[in-house]
Amino acid sequence: MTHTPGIAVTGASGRMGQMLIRSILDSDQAQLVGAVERKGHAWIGQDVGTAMGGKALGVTVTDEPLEAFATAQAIIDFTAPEATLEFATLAAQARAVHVIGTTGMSEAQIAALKPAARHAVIVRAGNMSLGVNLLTQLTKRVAAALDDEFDIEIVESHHRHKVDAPSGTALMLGEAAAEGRGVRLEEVADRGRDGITGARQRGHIGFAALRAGDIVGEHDVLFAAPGERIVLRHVATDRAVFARGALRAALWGQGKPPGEYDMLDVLGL
Ligand SMILES: NC(=O)C1=CN([C@@H]2O[C@H](COP(=O)(O)OP(=O)(O)OC[C@H]3O[C@@H](n4cnc5c(N)ncnc54)[C@H](OP(=O)(O)O)[C@@H]3O)[C@@H](O)[C@H]2O)C=CC1
Ligand SMILES: O=C(O)C1=N[C@H](C(=O)O)C[C@H](O)C1
Repeated sequence: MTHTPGIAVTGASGRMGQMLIRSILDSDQAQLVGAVERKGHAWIGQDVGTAMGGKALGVTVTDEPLEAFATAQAIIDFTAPEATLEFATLAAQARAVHVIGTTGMSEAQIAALKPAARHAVIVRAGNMSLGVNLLTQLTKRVAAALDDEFDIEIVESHHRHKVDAPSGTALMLGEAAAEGRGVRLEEVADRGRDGITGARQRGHIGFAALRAGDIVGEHDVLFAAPGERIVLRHVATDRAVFARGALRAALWGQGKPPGEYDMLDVLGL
């Protein structure tokens, strides 16, 4: 008999929460065992399937995360930084794999995940799609091949509801470019230009963010020198690519030693 891991989804009513639940229901390798929302949310106490406008799934939305995590082998969490820190402690208590898609975490918040990672597997990535993770590797290679005569700029576009900038993906791409160049991103990042900024500094990596309409997620890595330009581009047209990656991470993490991992580990890139 094969064991099908049980998965709890936090932020169940969110754009990604609902997409994750659909992906789990479509999969024969995992089952939905929990759905979490914050206290006071209109979905608390309802069956998550009916709350989503479909048939009942036998999973009641709860505001008690530990209750939902107790029967889960993995937690998939696309919420907000403070919530993710709380869920990391509880997922570790439940010894469940914690897949973190939440972006906008500060360095201090990322460091605060360490105690939880001593007891359980954490897989965290600013983008869970295969395409973007491959793009990070391409970015690193191109950055390593070109000198700083080529200016590197990362341009990202997202829907009007997104609350953090630069996007988690843009930061992953920036880290990859910096690594390829052999520099530290924090020393060369230009994260916002406005007013009389002065000329562009050689060797810097620039970020620009657009927020408009219902754009799912688009990222360009631009390498520009006098006379020529290379543009590496990823366009997500369906949030299902992130959900599929997160589910793959939840399954991959089963039986792995406690620690912090990313999607490059999961995908073997
Ligand atoms: N890594 C990746 O591949 C991807 C990452 N993301 C990231 O995922 C996150 C969520 O994105 P998205 O789904 O679009 O955002 P939404 O705002 O649609 O969803 C977030 C959900 O989390 C809930 N939430 C927030 N705080 C808590 C809490 N304390 N307890 C329980 N639930 C909570 C929100 O509830 P409420 O509405 O009540 O606030 C909401 O339902 C963002 O950080 C985004 O950048 C998105 C796509 C891909
Ligand atoms: O908020 C989003 O929507 C997305 N967030 C992630 C990010 O910050 O890069 C991934 C994806 O681009 C969609």
